[in-house]
Amino acid sequence: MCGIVGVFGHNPVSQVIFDSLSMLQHRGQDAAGIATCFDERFYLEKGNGLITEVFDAGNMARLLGNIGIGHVRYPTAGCASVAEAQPFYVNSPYGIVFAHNGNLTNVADIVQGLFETDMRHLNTNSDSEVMLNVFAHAMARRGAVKPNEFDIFAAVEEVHRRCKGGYAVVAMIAGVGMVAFRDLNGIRPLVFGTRQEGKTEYMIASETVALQVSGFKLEHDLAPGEVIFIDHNGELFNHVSLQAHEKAPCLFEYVYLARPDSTMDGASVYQCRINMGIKLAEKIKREWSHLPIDVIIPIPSTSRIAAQEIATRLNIPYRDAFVRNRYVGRTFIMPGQAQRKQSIRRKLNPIPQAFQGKNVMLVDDSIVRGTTIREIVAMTREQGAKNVYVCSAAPPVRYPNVYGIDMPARSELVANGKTVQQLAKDIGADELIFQDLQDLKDSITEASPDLTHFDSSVFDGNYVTGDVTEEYLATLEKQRNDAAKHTEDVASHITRNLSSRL
Ligand SMILES: O=P(O)(O)OC[C@H]1O[C@H](OP(=O)(O)OP(=O)(O)O)[C@H](O)[C@@H]1O
Ligand SMILES: NC(=O)CC[C@H](N)C(=O)O
Ligand SMILES: [Mg+2]
Repeated sequence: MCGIVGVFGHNPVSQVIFDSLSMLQHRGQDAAGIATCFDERFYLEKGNGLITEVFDAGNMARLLGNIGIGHVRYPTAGCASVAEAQPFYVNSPYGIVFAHNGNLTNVADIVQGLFETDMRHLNTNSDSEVMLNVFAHAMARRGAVKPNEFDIFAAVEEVHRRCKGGYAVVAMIAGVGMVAFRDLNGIRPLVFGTRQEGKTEYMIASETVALQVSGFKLEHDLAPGEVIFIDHNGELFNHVSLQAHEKAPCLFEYVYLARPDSTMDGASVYQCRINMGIKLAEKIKREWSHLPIDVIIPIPSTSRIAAQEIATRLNIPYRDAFVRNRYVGRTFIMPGQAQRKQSIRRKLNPIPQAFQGKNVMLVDDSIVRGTTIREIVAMTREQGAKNVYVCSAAPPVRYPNVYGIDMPARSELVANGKTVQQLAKDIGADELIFQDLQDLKDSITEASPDLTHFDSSVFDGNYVTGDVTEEYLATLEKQRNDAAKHTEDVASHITRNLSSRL
């Protein structure tokens, strides 16, 4: 769940892209990059860190041009080396820069063909670099000196044929224009907006908040398999792939990933989270009527909206009793378990009075590795709570994600193989309750009635692309469990040094 943005403007765009990336920072904290195009030359700045660490007045001034793309990264493939920061660049054909949110599930099958048949070079283990090369090869095969919309659409059709998984992409082709497309199931989000600055300017981004900050108006969410092409004159073309399936966006975007002030595929994320609160409150009334709950306390930040609604529905006081340190980022998307665990106490600090002698109900949006909830339950007890009840606005996460959220190892998911009672014991709670999956889906459908299909794989193991095998999941778990990632990151120091010379 990286954040991506592309802007086709009529004035310099680097600041607009930076502003949009600042609204998408919650989607990736590890690396950031911007590429612009001026006079058929690309200008690229990228590095590890938050956008405020990567960009300064000096390098922003070097990003010339009225068209550009940007990326904030949360790795789901390869390693955390700066060599895998995006946008990626290839110089042939034309010169293409590429930014990707998502994850491919058939990289191993594609790579061999890329080397042996397409004779393309890969310099990293990033799946995004693989997809860029598939796109570049497809463009080269068209053989057009000045490609038009039909060449672009045909090349993206080939990407859709070869690349399986979840993806949203923005790319720029030097002297040709900007291209954006979404995977065939619409798993990862992508929106398209316009603004009038004398002439029409265009933005494509992961979330509507990125449009809003610079005054762009949402035109539409890209459909599954849709490609948008804006040529160098600013003429707009679009096409929906004949291979496209019914839209099935990732449920976890609504639970945690997206900002609440975004609208995704017609559903206000804020309204979805309120609906989750309403439905969970109903379940609590049905199943926990005997519990003497004194106070409802959210685990900041994402759970707040659902928690407030639960408190209102149950008529129990709501207290913001964990103070969030605003200088610590999201912990779930931090790269290693040690770092995630360490950050929780720095990030969330309790106000003792709110807990002493109380029967406390804690609310989180989701429980994934259990890092947060374990620590928070322990802190709640340390503050002298009488009983600790825990509720989660999402069902238990029991299956790995393969479409762009870094939860690749089943063994690292705290709910894996446990009943709710076992899990309650494991996290130290007196009672534990989860949202039902159907209620979660209904929470989104009620906010946008056309949305009835979802990728719910992390909750039920049904992978919407239909091609995810047990064998693939076993290989993924071996390659990307926390220990394996750590080893790869250490090894990548070599790449890091090399990349600073490239
Ligand atoms: O079970 P875990 O593996 O700990 O993951 C789940 C937790 O991680 C997320 O919080 P995070 O701190 O990332 O972001 P937030 O501030 O948006 O809630 C999420 O909101 C849960 O609190
Ligand atoms: N979270 C994402 O969207 C990651 C994009 C890509 N797979 C990477 O690892 O860079
Ligand atoms: Mg949280």
